[in-house]
Amino acid sequence: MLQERLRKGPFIPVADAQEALFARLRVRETQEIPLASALGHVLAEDIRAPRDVPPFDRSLQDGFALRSEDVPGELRVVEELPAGSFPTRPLRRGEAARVMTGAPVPPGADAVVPFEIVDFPLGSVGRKGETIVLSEAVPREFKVQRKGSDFPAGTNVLRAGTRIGAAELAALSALGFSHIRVYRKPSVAVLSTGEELRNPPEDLSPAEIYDANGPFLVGLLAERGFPVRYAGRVPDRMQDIVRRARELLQDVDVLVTSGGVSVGDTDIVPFAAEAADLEVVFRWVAMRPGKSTTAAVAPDGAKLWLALHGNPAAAYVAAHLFLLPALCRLSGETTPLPERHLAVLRGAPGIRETGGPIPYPLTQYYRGKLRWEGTTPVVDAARIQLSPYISSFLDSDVLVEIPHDRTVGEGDLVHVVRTACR
Ligand SMILES: Nc1nc2c(c(=O)[nH]1)N[C@H]1C(S)=C(S)[C@@H](COP(=O)(O)OP(=O)(O)OC[C@H]3O[C@@H](n4cnc5c(N)ncnc54)[C@H](O)[C@@H]3O)O[C@H]1N2
Ligand code: MOO
Repeated sequence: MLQERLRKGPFIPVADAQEALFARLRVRETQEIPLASALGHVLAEDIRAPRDVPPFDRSLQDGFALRSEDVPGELRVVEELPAGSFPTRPLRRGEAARVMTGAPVPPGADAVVPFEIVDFPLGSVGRKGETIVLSEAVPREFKVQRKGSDFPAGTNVLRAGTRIGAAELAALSALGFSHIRVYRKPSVAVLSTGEELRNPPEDLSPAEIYDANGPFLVGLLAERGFPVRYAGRVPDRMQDIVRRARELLQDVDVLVTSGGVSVGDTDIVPFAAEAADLEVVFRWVAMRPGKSTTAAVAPDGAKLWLALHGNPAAAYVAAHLFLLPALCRLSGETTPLPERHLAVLRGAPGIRETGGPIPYPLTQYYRGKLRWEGTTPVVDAARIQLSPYISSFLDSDVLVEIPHDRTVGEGDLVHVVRTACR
């Protein structure tokens, strides 16, 4: 029965848990939105260039457009073209046009010479009707940006599944898009479970603590542009948790709770998820901290309840390994898994500090900060690695992944895991 199914273990590897979760999640529907609000969304369509960028041959410098075959020689300036004005006629033999950076190069011209290499006969400053002299040959295409050389019309520019950042906004706007089709971002509610929790400036009675996980999770998601709200706290009572979860899941796509997932007397969240008609995808993950992180989804994959540990560092680790990737997946990213890099470990706390040998084959996740030492990537392990220590957050921007059968120390090469999605 339920108790039996949810009892401890077997532990599934982190990668299997991620895969199982992604397989169950349904990407949000698509919507057409103005480019101005597209930042952070994921493209739901491939983008082809609808036109050439740049749309005309243009000058790369302030100077004179000319026919390379006419120089060295003396040329007559027949037109003046600031950026934004179009030539009235093609250049003929012996003619030049005064052009500013970004201005169209007249038909017939195949090079631009910057002012700095032009000689001006006495009385000439190179205005319309005056002459200029080029004492040297100029190669064809010199300082000319050809029409379509940046984005040729009809070519693929961006793929569906790409998250839109500043670079993508630049390209889409240059291509003339005012609206684009994106996936709707999943909305999230963060709920902290625990009788002992309060929020500042409430007074603490003995044995009470302030909520750290709620603000952390809200911040982690808001930083990455996900619509998230803090839904406050709920006591460790089955009916309260189930009722609150049902209410919140009416409104949002994803519920993230912290606390109540271990094997203590009040650790009832995984049961509450089933009581709220969700299906548990995983319950025990072969990782430490965070081994009883639980994921449950609605049968149609449209709703996710991710139940993280109450211990803040365990919630921190699981948020990076499961919550952010799941949100990236739901919001349409094709490759939501965290990046893995190699780095040299410094300040390794060693396995003893985390409480002795591990009774199960659990992958350990230290927290640390990545930096460069010359050309070598180095990760400084946070000073304290135990699960209840919030101070370790301040020393961390990556996870250090240590396989269960390995003990690491100062100077060892380790894998660091960083969630790329934003
Ligand atoms: N007999 C066992 N005991 C424990 C096990 C185990 O396997 N067998 N697992 C331990 C591990 S590992 C962890 S981690 C904790 C996790 O417990 P829960 O996720 O069920 O979390 P709680 O019991 O609700 O709380 C744990 C701890 O965290 C504090 N907490 C809770 N919420 C917050 C919050 N929002 N902000 C700050 N701190 C919070 C809470 O007061 C507890 O101190 O269980 C071990 N026990
Ligand atoms: O999840 Mo607990 O934090 O493994 O130690």
